[in-house]
Amino acid sequence: MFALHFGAGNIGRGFIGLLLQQSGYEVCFADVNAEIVDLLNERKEYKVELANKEQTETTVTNISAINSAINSEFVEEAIVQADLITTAVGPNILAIIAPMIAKGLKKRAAISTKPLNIIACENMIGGSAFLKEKVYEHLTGEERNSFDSLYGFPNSAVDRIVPNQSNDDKLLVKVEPFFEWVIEQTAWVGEKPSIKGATLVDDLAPFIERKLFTVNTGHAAIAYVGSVYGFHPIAEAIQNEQVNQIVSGALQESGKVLVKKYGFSNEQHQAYIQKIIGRFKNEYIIDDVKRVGRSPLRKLGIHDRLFAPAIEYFNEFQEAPVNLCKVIAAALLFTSNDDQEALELQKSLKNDGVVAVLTRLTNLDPNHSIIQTVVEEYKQFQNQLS
Ligand SMILES: NC(=O)c1ccc[n+]([C@@H]2O[C@H](COP(=O)([O-])OP(=O)(O)OC[C@H]3O[C@@H](n4cnc5c(N)ncnc54)[C@H](O)[C@@H]3O)[C@@H](O)[C@H]2O)c1
Ligand SMILES: O=P(O)(O)OC[C@@H](O)[C@@H](O)[C@H](O)[C@H](O)CO
Repeated sequence: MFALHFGAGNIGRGFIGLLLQQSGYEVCFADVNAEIVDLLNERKEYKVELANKEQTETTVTNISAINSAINSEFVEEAIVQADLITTAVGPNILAIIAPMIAKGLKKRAAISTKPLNIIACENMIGGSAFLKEKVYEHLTGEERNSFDSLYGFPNSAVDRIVPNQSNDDKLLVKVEPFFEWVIEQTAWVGEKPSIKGATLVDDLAPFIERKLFTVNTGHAAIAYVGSVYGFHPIAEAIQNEQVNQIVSGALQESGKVLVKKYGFSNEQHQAYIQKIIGRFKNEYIIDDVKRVGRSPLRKLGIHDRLFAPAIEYFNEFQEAPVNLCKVIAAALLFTSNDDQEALELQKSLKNDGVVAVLTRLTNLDPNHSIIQTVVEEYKQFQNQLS
């Protein structure tokens, strides 16, 4: 079996590539990072190390890579051959790889009727459906009709903390021991997959929302509030009493929404929260607030980890969730010189002011209690910083 995976970064090598290889796939990575691509082709293997006391090491073998920036025709050929395609490139990159995927699928459809599934393993709701939309923009009406039965785009939820790496071995990835990969089987075409460690479900919504609005809401809360308090490592920030209080409060608020919406038992959800806070405290993971807080405009989107649970909380309980509002306020103060979105956000705040930025992001009325609360908390954080 042959799998093509877009994105040989942290989650690509440290999670998806590893699981696919352990499930019997020969994995080929497509990436624009020439150094990583060359090293993968040179060694044909890389190591994954668990961030725990034992530092258990696994070698992922039988791999190859394509530099998709210069060899798009090789990627198209790999799409023709593939038994599975996965991505972990970041939500903003899906539209960029879509034309290449469309071209590959056209070539494939011309010579084969073998079904194929394409799974976006990104932190977003409906990632594969979004990729499908972007791929379909490059097809004719006739192609769209015939591709519907040939190619599946099952949504998925992926969970494993993989920080940025700074190892001497450029291919080595250190990952947390925990992992979860949930795939929506109703959108699958052809024979169901057997991916070791992955769970197939009919309805992904409870899984992706629980993950995004707990793991990623909590993580973002540590990154943004931790930054305001001057912390860098995530594991240090969460140990701070004030940071911890806001993070825990935000998770109680998003938790109230999730429990109500999906009928999880409160006890079960509290255990889920505690487990996640334990994962954030893992002292063997060196993760930075700049990575976890990256792309603040994406994270401040209305379907993402901060505003989505905050708005749902307001709609359900008719009051603004104070802790989520504090986290959003802290996100507005996030600065990172290497992060285009952080620079853009700071520029908009300077030029247009906080209320205009918030209403643009959410379409909420400037007098909405969420906007008012965020503005109040934003001013308080600003005073604290000055
Ligand atoms: N790291 C984690 O803890 C984690 C966990 C779960 C999900 N995710 C999700 O996985 C995705 C990737 O995150 P990551 O942490 O691995 O990021 P990363 O930056 O380590 O990896 C992204 C990779 O994509 C490559 N890339 C960029 N543009 C490309 C293009 N046009 N074509 C092919 N490759 C391209 C980059 O060179 C890089 O190697 C994101 O959506 C993220 O939210 C990350
Ligand atoms: O990848 P992002 O930018 O959406 O979010 C940053 C982190 O919260 C994220 O990568 C987590 O480490 C991951 O989602 C854990 O499963």
